[in-house]
Amino acid sequence: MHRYIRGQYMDEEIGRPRLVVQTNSIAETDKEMPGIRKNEKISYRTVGPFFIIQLVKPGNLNALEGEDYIYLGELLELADKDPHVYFTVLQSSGRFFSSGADFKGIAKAQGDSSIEYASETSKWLSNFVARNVYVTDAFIKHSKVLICCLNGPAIGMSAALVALCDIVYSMNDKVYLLYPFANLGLVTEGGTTVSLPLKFGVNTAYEHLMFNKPFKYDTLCESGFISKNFNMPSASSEEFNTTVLEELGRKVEGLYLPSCLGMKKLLQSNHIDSLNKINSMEVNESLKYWVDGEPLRRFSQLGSKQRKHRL
Ligand SMILES: CCC/C=C/C(=O)SCCNC(=O)CCNC(=O)[C@H](O)C(C)(C)COP(=O)([O-])OP(=O)([O-])OC[C@H]1O[C@@H](n2cnc3c(N)ncnc32)[C@H](O)[C@@H]1OP(=O)([O-])[O-]
Repeated sequence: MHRYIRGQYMDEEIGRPRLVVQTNSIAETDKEMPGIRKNEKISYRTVGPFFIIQLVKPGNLNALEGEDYIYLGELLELADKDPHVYFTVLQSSGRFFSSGADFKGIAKAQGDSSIEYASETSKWLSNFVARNVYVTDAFIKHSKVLICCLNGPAIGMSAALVALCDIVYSMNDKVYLLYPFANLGLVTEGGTTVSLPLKFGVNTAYEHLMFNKPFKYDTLCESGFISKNFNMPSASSEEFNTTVLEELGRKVEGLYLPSCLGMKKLLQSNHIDSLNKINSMEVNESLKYWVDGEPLRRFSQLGSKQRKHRL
């Protein structure tokens, strides 16, 4: 059990502070977590009650392959199991939070002749359905408070995961979320069939999904999707991440942190059933599109810059 007393996180199990936390800077431990592999695109660490997951591949705008999404799910499980963790914080790097599914990874899954699948259905069950359903489920059922630090835009599956977070902070007013399913021959995924109408209203969700229109900063603010804009237009993403973490450190001072988890559980109970149901419906609906091949054709056009999203 973790309690914040006189500027220190007291670990009640060991009867002394586990980390020293000062008001303006947070001491860090790079805790070695057993049983989890490393991933060059995603790092993680714990800082006091915060489990921090960071996307660290700004070169391709933090696009993620299927295995990376699985890794995100595994990290969430790790945070879930750690009794010292109360908040799971998602951070990124560079100018985008994440540009979504990596089109090179999708081409790889299609072209991989080392695995023989019994059918196209079997191939996409493995390369799409199982992965998507797993990571979405990990976000839906996560027991710690999920905080997303949006340093820039998020697209596709990554933007779907952002919409499953409990608190979203933005670095500036240039952030947007794009769910380009109609442009890619896909349907809603990652729980967006429920999360977007819930957070933006049904008709606004329709307008943006049907016409492949980004949710820009104004809409994100008006709807209350963004809890706070840190308004750091000329800062780096690292400066933004540090500032958010310092502010979070101050915000949790004096709180009885198990109350936060109790409230998360109650708030989560409002929508968890519909999210669980839609997670399965979404991937089953999407499967026919993958088997038919339209998403592949369109992802390949995206990769060769023959297709663009309207932003
Ligand atoms: C899980 C299955 C279901 C999937 C659901 C989804 O997530 S659907 C959503 C799927 N996602 C999308 O539909 C988004 C696709 N991306 C875009 O539409 C545009 O890149 C942009 C609007 C994000 C930024 O435009 P901009 O003019 O500001 O920048 P730029 O274009 O010059 O990019 C800079 C570099 O990053 C690279 N790179 C970027 N994204 C990806 C990617 N996803 N993959 C790989 N690489 C990517 C890009 O190739 C370039 O590398 P290069 O050539 O320098 O070696």
